[in-house]
Amino acid sequence: MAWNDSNSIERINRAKQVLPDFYYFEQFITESKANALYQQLACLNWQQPTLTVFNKEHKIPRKQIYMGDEGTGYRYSNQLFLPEPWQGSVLNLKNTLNNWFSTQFNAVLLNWYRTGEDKMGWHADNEAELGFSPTIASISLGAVRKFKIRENSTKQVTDLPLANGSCLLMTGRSQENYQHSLPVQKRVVDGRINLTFRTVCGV
Ligand SMILES: O=C(O)CCC(=O)C(=O)O
Ligand SMILES: [Fe+2]
Repeated sequence: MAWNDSNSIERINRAKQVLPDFYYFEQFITESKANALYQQLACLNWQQPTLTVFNKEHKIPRKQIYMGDEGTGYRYSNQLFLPEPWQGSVLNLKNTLNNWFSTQFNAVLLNWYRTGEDKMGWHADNEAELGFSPTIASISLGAVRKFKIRENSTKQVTDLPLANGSCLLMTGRSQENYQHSLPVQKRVVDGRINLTFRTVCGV
């Protein structure tokens, strides 16, 4: 992963380092572009798959779409997720990110949190398909939500509100040493769309 070539280093230097291996760009996309992108993406064909956890079936507490190049399918909770073809503005965003960070993102998971009741539990993005020390770029659109990062060894939790149009770059040992989650925030009534760009060695 060559995200740390000289151009990328200069860009990374403009980011706020939240924790080791977490870099935050508050306004990666301007507010008006972020709003327009949110409106476009809200019209896509969102899914709410059922996952089996400890022999119980649950609908995921949010909606999602997986997009990517051919051959970037991945297995999760005994299901095979195959990518949908790239939507135009998501493809543009992927190309921009790859230019910015010298990454080779080839897939993205979009999550739509319709209100503050939608959420994502604690996890690390450490699936085998992402390889060792993956770099992941997380773009947020819409309502500001609290992203939590918990260090595995100390259990210390850091709260990071993710702004409309922001980019959080998780790299290095971010998935090895930490877990992250997006808790319920009952007072949030507006929706949020998050896109996590990944480099997948497919199945
Ligand atoms: O919505 C977020 O900010 C987190 C999404 C996430 O952790 C993921 O897609 O793996
Ligand atoms: Fe994640």
